[in-house]
Amino acid sequence: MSAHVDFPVCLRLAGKRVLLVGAGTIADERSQQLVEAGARVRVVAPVVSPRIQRLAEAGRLELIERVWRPEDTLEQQLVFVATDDPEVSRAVAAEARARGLWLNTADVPELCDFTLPSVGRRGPLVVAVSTSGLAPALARVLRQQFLEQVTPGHVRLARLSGWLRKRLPRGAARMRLLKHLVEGEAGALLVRGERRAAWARVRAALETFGETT
Ligand SMILES: C[C@@]1(CC(=O)O)C2=NC(=C\c3[nH]c(c(CCC(=O)O)c3CC(=O)O)Cc3[nH]c(c(CC(=O)O)c3CCC(=O)O)/C=C3\N/C(=C\2)[C@@H](CCC(=O)O)[C@]3(C)CC(=O)O)/[C@H]1CCC(=O)O
Ligand SMILES: NC(=O)c1ccc[n+]([C@@H]2O[C@H](COP(=O)([O-])OP(=O)(O)OC[C@H]3O[C@@H](n4cnc5c(N)ncnc54)[C@H](O)[C@@H]3O)[C@@H](O)[C@H]2O)c1
Repeated sequence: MSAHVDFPVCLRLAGKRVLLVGAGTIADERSQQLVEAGARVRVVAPVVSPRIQRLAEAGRLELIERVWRPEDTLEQQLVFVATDDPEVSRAVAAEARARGLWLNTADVPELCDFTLPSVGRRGPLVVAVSTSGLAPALARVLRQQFLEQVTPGHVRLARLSGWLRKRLPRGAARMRLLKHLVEGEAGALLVRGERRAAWARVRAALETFGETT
């Protein structure tokens, strides 16, 4: 796996049909993350964790309580496998591949079309660490360390940037302003929590923006 050069992406899964094979410890966490991402999740497994059972009862995912069958893969767009049997991973992977679907499996890295990084969130800010499959435990430790660097001020800065991006017309002037906001004094003040002073600079920059567009 270390020989692979991975290509990280952030998937938008809202409304996407996602198959999850297995409903034990690992699948439990996955199911919650997928539901939160807005995916239309189908779980197939004979033994089901209490959380997945609850999500199914609340109508937040579809639960099929039996072993996986090839037809479960029909009309799915993305596949996760988290069972305690690598043979199941191989069978699901073969079916997924035949259908051109992307697959992640928790137990056989060489079958993965994509792997999962360790993820931490502060509002809209996401820290994700991959070790190219070498050291998942290290990914978790580094993710925790990186997340500690992300302050409420960074979240404010990201939200302000998002707000400005919606309101200002695209183009070189907007790019300059947003880079200046994040890299310059206004950003530093906002990160330190000095909101008034930060706003004064943002307002000044906005006045100049009007002149330069
Ligand atoms: C990051 C994280 C994301 C997540 O799962 O959400 C994740 N594993 C996490 C934790 C973790 N996993 C394992 C341990 C015990 C220590 C150890 O064994 O090393 C710990 C540590 C712990 O639990 O603290 C065991 C393990 N993991 C894999 C195998 C199979 C194998 O290697 O053969 C085995 C052996 C199973 C066995 O022996 O039975 C495989 C994969 N695990 C990956 C991701 C992908 C590569 C990610 C990367 O490139 O870094 C990949 C390739 C496939 C995939 O799952 O996508 C999540 C941290 C979540 C968090 O941040 O809290
Ligand atoms: N990727 C990771 O981060 C990571 C971490 C730890 C362990 N693992 C590996 O992940 C795998 C899953 O671990 P777990 O703790 O969730 O296991 P678990 O025993 O808690 O759950 C296994 C699940 O698979 C289901 N299952 C078994 N055969 C099935 C079939 N034919 N069709 C559908 N479902 C089936 C069971 O009903 C159960 O719901 C293990 O192989 C483990 O070694 C991966």
